[in-house]
Amino acid sequence: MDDQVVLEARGLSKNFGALQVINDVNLQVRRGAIHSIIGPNGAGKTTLFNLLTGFLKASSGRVIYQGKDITDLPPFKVARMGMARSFQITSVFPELTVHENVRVSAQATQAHHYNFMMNYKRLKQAETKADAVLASIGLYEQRDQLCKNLSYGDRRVLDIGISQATEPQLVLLDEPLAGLQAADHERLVGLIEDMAHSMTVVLIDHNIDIVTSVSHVITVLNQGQVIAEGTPEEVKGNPKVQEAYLGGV
Ligand SMILES: Nc1ncnc2c1ncn2[C@@H]1O[C@H](COP(=O)(O)OP(=O)(O)OP(=O)(O)O)[C@@H](O)[C@H]1O
Repeated sequence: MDDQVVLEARGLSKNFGALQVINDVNLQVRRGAIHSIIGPNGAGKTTLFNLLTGFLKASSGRVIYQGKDITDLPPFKVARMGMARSFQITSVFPELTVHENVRVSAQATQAHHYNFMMNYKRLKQAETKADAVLASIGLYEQRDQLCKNLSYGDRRVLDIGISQATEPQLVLLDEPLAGLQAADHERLVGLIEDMAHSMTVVLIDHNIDIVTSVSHVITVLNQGQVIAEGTPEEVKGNPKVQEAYLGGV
């Protein structure tokens, strides 16, 4: 297998009863890319993310990550293999501080040993990691604030920090810009571009201008099928894509 392919879907399908939501999807995500998945509402983007990360069981087909078949693994095992995920809905704990939210995430990837000294050392490592992540995402100043008091834009940035704290090799971001003011877009896009220096990024977003400006590769889903794939220019100029977006189907 091509070791530049970090994540692959092979003939992936999912149906809910009679409704076929993902239909024979083949996808190859290359190491270090920002690879976006776009498509009209209900195209199956989030379902595809759920299949890739073990949150849903495929009806048929396989998911291969770093050369290993992860199709039947539960999400926590997929996460331990270095695949992180953010959700459409912000996933911070509102009653914890900014620092605590990131630290909990950093701790979640550590092995557990019931040894007091070891636990103390690991806690310190997680604290240091959390502070480094907060500095890199520009939230260090808000370190001790309760998350419920953060602005919505800061919460979305923190979501990304939470996924970074696990030191993933691949991160899947589901609509990280959803609900953000235009003023916060630039901040998030900068973060996504920074992330891509050290990991592979798979992105779902509805903001076509932003997706086309940050992505190396775009896959277009419509009614559960891949209808186009290529560079932003290739995809933009594809008549099938224009038709899907203009409601021609
Ligand atoms: N658990 C489920 N049971 C039944 N149908 C589902 C389930 N989850 C999703 N669907 C259906 O699958 C289709 C695809 O949904 P999905 O959320 O994956 O699309 P999407 O492309 O992410 O949409 P959006 O852009 O609106 O977020 C929709 O018709 C949805 O109603």
